[in-house]
Amino acid sequence: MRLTRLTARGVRNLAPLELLPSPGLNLVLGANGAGKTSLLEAVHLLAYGRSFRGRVRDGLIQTGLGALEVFAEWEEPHDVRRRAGLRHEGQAWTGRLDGEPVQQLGDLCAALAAISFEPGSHALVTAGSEARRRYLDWGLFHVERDGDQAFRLVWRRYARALKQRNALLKQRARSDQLDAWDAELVAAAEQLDRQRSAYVERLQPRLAALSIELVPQLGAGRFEYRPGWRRDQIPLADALLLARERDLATGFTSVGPHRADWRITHEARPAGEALSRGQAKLTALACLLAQAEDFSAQRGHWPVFLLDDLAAELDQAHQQRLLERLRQSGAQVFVTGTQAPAALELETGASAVFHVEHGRVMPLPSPPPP
Ligand SMILES: Nc1ncnc2c1ncn2[C@@H]1O[C@H](COP(=O)(O)OP(=O)(O)OP(=O)(O)O)[C@@H](O)[C@H]1O
Repeated sequence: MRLTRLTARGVRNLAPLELLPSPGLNLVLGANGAGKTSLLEAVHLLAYGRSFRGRVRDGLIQTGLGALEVFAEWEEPHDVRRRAGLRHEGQAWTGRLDGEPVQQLGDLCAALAAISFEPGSHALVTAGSEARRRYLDWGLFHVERDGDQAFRLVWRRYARALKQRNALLKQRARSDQLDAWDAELVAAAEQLDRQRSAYVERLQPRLAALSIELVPQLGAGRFEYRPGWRRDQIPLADALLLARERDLATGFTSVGPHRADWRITHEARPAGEALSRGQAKLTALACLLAQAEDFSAQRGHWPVFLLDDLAAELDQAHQQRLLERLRQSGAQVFVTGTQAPAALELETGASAVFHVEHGRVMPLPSPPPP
């Protein structure tokens, strides 16, 4: 998947922009505060419906403007050309995919596959569980083939049942009403959980190999998946019944796939020993690359990679290894930095360079081939 055109207006400090990226490595350079990360955020927004720097209402829309708009065109194998646009105004968003309005933001996000590695990425393995659930669901949303929307449908069915159950809990509804929604919740939950479990198992060998390569001192990494209830001891229907009194008191469903989580264990890391920040970063990178490899195995092409401030995130050897791997994969990559990462001099170099200054993004003449 390769972006061929990106336009954005109203994103942080960026002046209205039109970018024609290269299919290979795009280097985005500029001083601190110039707007480099904002450029990646614009792509990320289209691919995830959210920013990697918090909620849209926390400052993604340019001060003084009421709305932002991002539009992208991209190519997929077999000459498939697609386009998507997103507009955020106040609390509301509208989206278009291939010229048609979309009803669900998720449909838009499932179309464009981008993976971001940025200064906050270590949170995937160190912070709260929401990001880890989103990670699993990203994989499942994106490997659905056209015409097979099973995961999206199951996910929506579960989300709807959960919302209904929580509303009933808050009203302290009758048991028979809760019973009906428990049954609906369980039916969707079991499918959701089965798909997440299978996805994690499919990623295991890739994660093991990537973690040995990226953080050899820790040994092979392994996902330990937690479904959101003690599934090995009790069916979800019983867990919901057991939790009902507590849930009625809090007005919130305390067990189920919306509480799912995973963590990474490493062969050579004693249980309970925390990861350093650098190790957490590399472990998160191993997870993201495992996901990208799986995407490519299922879909036949790589997601777009957004690498924010790469030189500050990884040492030179890791930068070089990552860039070389992505180059070999044929992935389209965007790398930001105040200057070109040192690793690039040893590597094949960028295929396009953009300079960002006070929110203006300008292409620079292509560097000579190495
Ligand atoms: N809502 C907004 N409206 C206008 N400007 C904003 C808004 N939010 C942030 N900015 C400004 O946008 C600029 C761009 O920030 P961004 O993080 O994209 O820069 P950067 O080039 O990645 O910088 P660094 O190298 O320091 O990471 C900052 O100067 C910031 O103050």
